[in-house]
Amino acid sequence: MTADTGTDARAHGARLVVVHPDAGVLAEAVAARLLTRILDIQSVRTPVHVVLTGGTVGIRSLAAVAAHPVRDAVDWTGVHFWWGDERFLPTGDPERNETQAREALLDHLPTLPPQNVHAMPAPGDAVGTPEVSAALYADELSRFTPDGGAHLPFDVLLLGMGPDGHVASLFPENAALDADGATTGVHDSPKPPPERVSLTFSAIQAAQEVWVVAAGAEKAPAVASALAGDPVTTTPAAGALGTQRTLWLVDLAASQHHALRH
Ligand SMILES: O=C(O)[C@H](O)[C@@H](O)[C@H](O)[C@H](O)COP(=O)(O)O
Repeated sequence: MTADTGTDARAHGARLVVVHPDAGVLAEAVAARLLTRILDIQSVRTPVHVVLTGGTVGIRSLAAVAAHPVRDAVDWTGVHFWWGDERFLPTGDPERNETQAREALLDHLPTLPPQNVHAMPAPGDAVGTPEVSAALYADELSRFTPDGGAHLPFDVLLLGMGPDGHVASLFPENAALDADGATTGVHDSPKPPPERVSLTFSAIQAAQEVWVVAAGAEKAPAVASALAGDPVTTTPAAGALGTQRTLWLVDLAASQHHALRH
C-alpha cells in the first residue's frame, strides 16, 4: 500500500456511518452489535476473531458487553481476542489496553479459555523493545492465518480514533504509517506513552469488518476528514477499511463538523 491514499489493490467493502444520540447509547449499541455479529457467525462457523481497542468508548463498549443479557448466549470458547494496538508498558499496568479490556470484559467471561486472549507482549527480559513485541505478535497472528493468506481475516476489528485522526497506534506523520508486515513497533507517539505496538494498515485492512467508534465534538473534524478520504499520512483513520464492510459508529457530536470543506 502507499501511505498517501490509505488504499491498495485489495477490495474494500461498503462504508456506512451510523449516528447514535450520545456516547452512552453508542457504547450500548456497539456492545449489542458485537454480540449479534458474534452470534450470527457462530450459527455457521467457528472460531470468531475479534480485535479490541483501547480508548474511552472502546472500553465502555466492552463493559456494556459484560453487562448485556445475551452475553451468555455466546460460546466464548470459540472467540479469540486480539488487539489493534498496545502501549509498551508492563503486564498489569493500568494504562495497558489489555489491562483495561480484562477488567471491563474478559475477566467476566469464565468460559473464555486463557489461550484465546492474544495480548501484545509486554516489556520484559525477552522483550526489550516494541519491535520485539511486534515480531512476536506477528508470529502469533501467523499461527491463525489461513494457509496462503498474508493476514488473518479478522471477523470484527474495533478501532477508537483520537482527535488527531489516529487509529490503533498509527499516528499522523509517524514512521509506523509506512511499516510493512502485520505489526510494527511505534516510537515518538504524541499521545503517551511514546512507545507502542500496533497492527499495520495492511493487517487492519485484511479484517472483514472494521468498526471505527468515536464520540465527542473534539472528534468531529477527524471524522469528517477520514470520511472525505484525506491522506492517511495526516488522517490515519482514512485507512480504516474492511474487506466486507466498514462501519463508522459515532455519536451526534462526533458527526457534526461545521467547518467549510472545499
Ligand atoms: O492506545 C491508545 O491510546 C488507544 O488505543 C487509542 O488509539 C484510542 O482508541 C483513541 O485515542 C481514542 O481514545 P478515546 O476514546 O479515549 O478518545
